[in-house]
Amino acid sequence: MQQFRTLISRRAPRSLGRLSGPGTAAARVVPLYNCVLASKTPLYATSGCMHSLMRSISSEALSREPPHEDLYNAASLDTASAQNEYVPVPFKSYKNVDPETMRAITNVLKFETASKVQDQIISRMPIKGDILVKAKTGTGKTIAFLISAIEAIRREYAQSPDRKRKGRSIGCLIISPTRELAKQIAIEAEKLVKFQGWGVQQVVGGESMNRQLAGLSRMRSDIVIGTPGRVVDFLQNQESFKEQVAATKVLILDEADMMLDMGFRSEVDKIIENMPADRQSFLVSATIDKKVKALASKLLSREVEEIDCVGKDDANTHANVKQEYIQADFSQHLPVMSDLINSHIARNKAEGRGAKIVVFLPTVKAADFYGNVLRNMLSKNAPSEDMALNRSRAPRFGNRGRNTFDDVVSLYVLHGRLSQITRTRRSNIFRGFPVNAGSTSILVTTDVSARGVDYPDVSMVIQAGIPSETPAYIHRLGRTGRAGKSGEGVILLSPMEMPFLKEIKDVPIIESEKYTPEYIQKVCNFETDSGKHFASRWARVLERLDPEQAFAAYISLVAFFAASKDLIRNPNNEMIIDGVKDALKPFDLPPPSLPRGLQMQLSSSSSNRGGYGNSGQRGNGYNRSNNRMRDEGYNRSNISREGGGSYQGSGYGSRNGYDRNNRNDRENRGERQSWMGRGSRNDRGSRNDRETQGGRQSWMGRGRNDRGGRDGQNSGFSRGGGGSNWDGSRF
Ligand SMILES: Nc1ncnc2c1ncn2[C@@H]1O[C@H](COP(=O)(O)OP(=O)(O)OP(=O)(O)O)[C@@H](O)[C@H]1O
Repeated sequence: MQQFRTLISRRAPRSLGRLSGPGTAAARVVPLYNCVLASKTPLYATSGCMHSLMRSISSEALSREPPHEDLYNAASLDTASAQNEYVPVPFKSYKNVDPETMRAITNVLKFETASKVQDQIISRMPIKGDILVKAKTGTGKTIAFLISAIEAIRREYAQSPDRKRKGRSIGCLIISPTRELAKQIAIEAEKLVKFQGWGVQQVVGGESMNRQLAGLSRMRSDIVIGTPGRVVDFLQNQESFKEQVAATKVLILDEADMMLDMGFRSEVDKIIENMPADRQSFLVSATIDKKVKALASKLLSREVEEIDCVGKDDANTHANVKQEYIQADFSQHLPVMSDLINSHIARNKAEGRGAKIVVFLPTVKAADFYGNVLRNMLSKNAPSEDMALNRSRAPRFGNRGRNTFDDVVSLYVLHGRLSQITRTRRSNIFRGFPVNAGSTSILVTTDVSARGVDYPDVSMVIQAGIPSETPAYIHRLGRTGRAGKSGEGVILLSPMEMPFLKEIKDVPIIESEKYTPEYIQKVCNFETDSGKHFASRWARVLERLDPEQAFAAYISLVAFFAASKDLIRNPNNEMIIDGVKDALKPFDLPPPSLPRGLQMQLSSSSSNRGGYGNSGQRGNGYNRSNNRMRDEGYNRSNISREGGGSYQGSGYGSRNGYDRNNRNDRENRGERQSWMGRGSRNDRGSRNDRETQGGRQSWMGRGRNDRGGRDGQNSGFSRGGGGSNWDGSRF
């Protein structure tokens, strides 16, 4: 890897404020490509942000302003890969950025130095061809592509001044996969064009079409940010918009791979068809996979330049974000999550900081359900969502000094099935939530929040289960450790999901030392330090439990795994059902009947029997006794379960083994209250287990869940409506 050299003094950072701000002394450094900063210690990892890194740069060095080439040889470097993203190039040193844009960068955004991706793009301006940009999460890609787009639009306007007129044309069209991201880009764009006097319009789903159309026809539309569905809707139904797009010369597809994963391929194709051939196109993401390259070959028809700021030998995640995985059964996910959150709050509090946590769930229904349960577990008075939202506007957060269970915990659920008003409101509140000691804010969400969304100061990301696609692991994790800050990332994997570790073998993830099977068992039995608090709150959770919501979450998980087999080495359908079946065990609820549509989906793909379906998986997986993933895979033989039961000898495919363990668990636990159920009620669960054991029929036939209707399709979770109502939505 080519290394460039910087002049850096080791002065202690004075401020822990923004990434860069007024008065910052920045070195004159012009590194290109894979630049590495000089520092024995990872400066921003300890100080907490890039701003402090900037402040550590000698003002003497700045005043000398040596030419770029000299800087390459000016000092010796250490490899501190995490710092690579924050190459301190003062914005003012770029002569190819328009003065009005520069004014916005320094006065409105108050950025002084460019990140690596920004440096890469600005250094190439004016960019004439198409580009494919890959850079790590949270490193300022949005500003990078906006600056370049603004320059392209300016050149365009210089040639045809008429194009600037209101309602006439669109300077640049930016497509984003989600509404939250579109809005965020719009906010950044408005700041950047403040002194140009330009207009930024949104063509985003879930909001008034008339207002958006009025904006497009009556105001300037120099930058238009849209989501694929609404843009295509306008293209098909609004002739004036179609004409505007037909003359738009700059197209940016942000998070292109997510757009494809969300099924927007045909929308993207339609948008491209409606744009002129001589447009300039940008494809931007932190991960560029084969699908995106295929799209790129169609989209980027002209001269294409690939800007890869990650580098072949570098992990795609940040070194300043610690990554761990925990193996836990579905039945243990909630206790483990609560314990993880509680420990994180306590740790941050000891350091005088609050906690801001994002919890990812695989489906919308699971996010709703887990969000409710976690709210009851973690909030002292478990306010409703709206009470929590109102309270979060109050000036004071938290009760400093008390134990974490007395802290204010505000928890919001966010996914694509909420109304746009609610989505925007919750997302704005979470974004603005201050990270004061004693205050905790938690966002329980789906992969709708995995990409691009910038929530400042997120201190921890918990992934409760695998994501909807492999790259989403990196994007989810990327909600923390942004802009040079540090963070923590934990993924909970059920045994069935463990093969996912092979999908992410290039990231530096280790097995958690703390959450051993024994410790997890203690957590589940309320035997940890915080156990007594959990015990009393767990009673509240059970009291307030909405079984319909629980069943819907369960069914959505089955549907999710049925659709995501390829990420976990293709378990067969029985394995999926078996793998998820314990999810409702802590609530004393048996697995519900699966809706007919889902059953049909499962049976139609039942020929797909991967290696996981066979017993005798040991030796093919990951060895938990080792703290590292091993290529050979996963050895379950040394996992002990509660009551001395063990998976040993049962092979993953064996229902018998599983149920035997369940019975043992029950006997050993007796009436003791724990996450895993309570005495007699538990027996109901066991009956269900037996039914399940007896054959697939029990999943489809009458169970406790048929009370909602005759039709197994709707039973258990669709009270009123007919037709197929199962919902495995991932976003
Ligand atoms: N040069 C800069 N100086 C200071 N802060 C910056 C700079 N560039 C971007 N930021 C800030 O860093 C944060 C992350 O930026 P941004 O959201 O553009 O990252 P990204 O690379 O697009 O991330 P993702 O891959 O998650 O989409 C934002 O809060 C942004 O305002």
